[in-house]
Amino acid sequence: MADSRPSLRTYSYLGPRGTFTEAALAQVPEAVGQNWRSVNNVGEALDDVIEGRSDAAVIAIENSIEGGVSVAQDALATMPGLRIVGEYLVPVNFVLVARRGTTLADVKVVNAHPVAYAQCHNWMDATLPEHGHIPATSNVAAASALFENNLADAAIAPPGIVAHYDVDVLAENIGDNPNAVTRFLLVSKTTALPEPTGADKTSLIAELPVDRAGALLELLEQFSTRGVNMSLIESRPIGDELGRYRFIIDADGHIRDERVADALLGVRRFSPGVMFLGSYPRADKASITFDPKYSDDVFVEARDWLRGLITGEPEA
Ligand SMILES: O=C(O)C(=O)C[C@]1(C(=O)O)C=C[C@@H](O)C=C1
Repeated sequence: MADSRPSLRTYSYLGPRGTFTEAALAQVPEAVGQNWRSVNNVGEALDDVIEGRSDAAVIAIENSIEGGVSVAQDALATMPGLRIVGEYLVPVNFVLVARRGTTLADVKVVNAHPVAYAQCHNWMDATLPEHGHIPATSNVAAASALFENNLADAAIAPPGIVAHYDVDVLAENIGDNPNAVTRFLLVSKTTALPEPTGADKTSLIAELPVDRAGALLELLEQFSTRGVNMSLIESRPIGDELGRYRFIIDADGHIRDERVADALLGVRRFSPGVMFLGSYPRADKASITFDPKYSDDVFVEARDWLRGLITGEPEA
């Protein structure tokens, strides 16, 4: 007999179970009860989406202490066909864990995800000034490796690690900032845009025309002259030669907002390479405010006026 149950959707995330990325996925309402696929890195998660093994992936994109997650920014820039459809925030703090019986004095080598390690620099340097570091694929992978080999004496991990592994917690709250937050994106292959909510964000990547004085200013003007606030602009090397950069941009608003659409048209005319990454609801749900002269009806009225001039309608 044919199986009439609806098939589950699959979501890829940086695992294993217990990572902050899994905590971000748990915030995605439509992912609850679906199939969660644990992978080893951001590229694998996005490949899953492109090749159809998953319907969507959750990836870390920015940390409030460490800044942009460059591997995720570069993957989005070089893997066409992906769209950001959601944004989630996870508070992050860390513990130092070890195999049972280990003391702080025994710790010579620490295993940690590079982004987590960078957030614990002050504590590590003050408490274990001579420690060595080996990188892990995730915070939880760092802890699980303690039971697979003896390369490290301790691992930096999320506080919830004790629910998954039989470890001693050598120190708590070792992050440099107790209010650290990591921003995650839900990425899918769909081209259907999430509906505007009034609290949206639009992400894109743009290259500058080569060797032109004021090119970056001209890029910024595409947004400022339409009253669109940019909440993030970050450069990443394109990688083909020294001194060439692409700019990762988050702008307030949805592509269906006239002022945002008009800014994107300006960027498209100006930039030799522009990639639209998506318009999606902001994680903080903060409503976008803007000067009334940039509201949709003002753009529509101006366009109608122009159309009238062209078609020869008498001016009202
Ligand atoms: O999701 C996890 O737990 C990870 O190990 C990844 C990751 C990241 O890539 O930024 C997530 C959150 C923390 O900022 C540190 C590491």
